[in-house]
Amino acid sequence: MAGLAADKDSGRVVVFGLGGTIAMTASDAGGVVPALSADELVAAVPGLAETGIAVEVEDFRRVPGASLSFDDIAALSSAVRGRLAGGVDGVVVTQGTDTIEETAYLLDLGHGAVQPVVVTGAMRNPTLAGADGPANLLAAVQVAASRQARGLGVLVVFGDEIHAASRVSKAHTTNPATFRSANGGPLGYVVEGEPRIVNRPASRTTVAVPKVDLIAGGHDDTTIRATFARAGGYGNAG
Ligand SMILES: NC(=O)CC[C@H](N)C(=O)O
Repeated sequence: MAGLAADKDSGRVVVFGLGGTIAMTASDAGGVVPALSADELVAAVPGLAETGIAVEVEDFRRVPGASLSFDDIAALSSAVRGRLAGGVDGVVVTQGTDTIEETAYLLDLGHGAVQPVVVTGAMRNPTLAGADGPANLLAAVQVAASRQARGLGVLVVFGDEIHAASRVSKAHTTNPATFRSANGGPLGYVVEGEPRIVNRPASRTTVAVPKVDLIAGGHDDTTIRATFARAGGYGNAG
């Protein structure tokens, strides 16, 4: 049946690559830069081809997490909606961990479809021992294709844990087990390739996300009123 994946061994998932540590390679100038394409990322995952899940890729951005703008995420949200409306079983977004919780939460607020959208990344880049990107990407694809995850909104899958976008935050600068859901814990786990939801929320919240302008401090009343009018909603007066 179109758009209805089995628990595993089937399904069609689109991976949007946005950059971050998971996509980094050594640069000539020293250090690492997010240079791997989404295709290269997916090709480097052991065991992914054997899952039977059909994976398509969109090479969306190649930047560090902090360089993603609101416009980038708005464009991502629209592209994701298009792919879900086209009948894929789920979507994976790979990006820098520093802003995973922000991307996931913003996508979640506007996500009304039943298919899962899963955000993941890596704490150790592909040049390091124990790089966690391939395992995180494999688990993310398995969750995105899973019937278990349908209706849960946007999820963050990291270290074989499945977190709700509305709860999760990055809690450590270097530890691969950095994503934590303080209020309620993870929704579930990926156990030897099988997503298991053990903590299903009774409901979730979506909103019509308004256009918001960020206002720097020091403006007078005229500037603030004009900016609120242009935003067509509310603003954040700093
Ligand atoms: N582990 C990471 O992905 C962090 C790398 C970088 N600070 C970023 O957010 O893109």
